Amino acid sequence: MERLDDDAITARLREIPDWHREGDEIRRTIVAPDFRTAIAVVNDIAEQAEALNHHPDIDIRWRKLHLTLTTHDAGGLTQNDFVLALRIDTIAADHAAS
Ligand SMILES: C[C@H](O)[C@H](O)[C@H]1CNC2=NC(N)=NC(=O)C2=N1
Repeated sequence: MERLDDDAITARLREIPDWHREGDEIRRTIVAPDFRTAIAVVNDIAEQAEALNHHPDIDIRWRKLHLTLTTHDAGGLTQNDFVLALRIDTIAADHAAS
């Protein structure tokens, strides 16, 4: 999987406004109504991560999830990061998490 250049990254970020770029990573926070829902979100993310063979870093803090995406094998951002980011946004919406 090829690393994306800055223009491609900027263009793709417009599709996922809840995410922001930090160097070779994109990040977002999800706030769930409660801890159990946060864990349900994590489990749903795990399912999609396995399906894509692409895995986020997840920092679980009570009902806040801090998510980081990058493509370790490519040493930067690739299309896989944006595919998974979109699926994560859908999962957050499904759980009425913001
Ligand atoms: C061997 C396996 O395909 C790789 O290690 C996969 C697994 N999940 C991954 N997840 C992420 N975020 N980046 C990778 O480069 C990656 N590579």
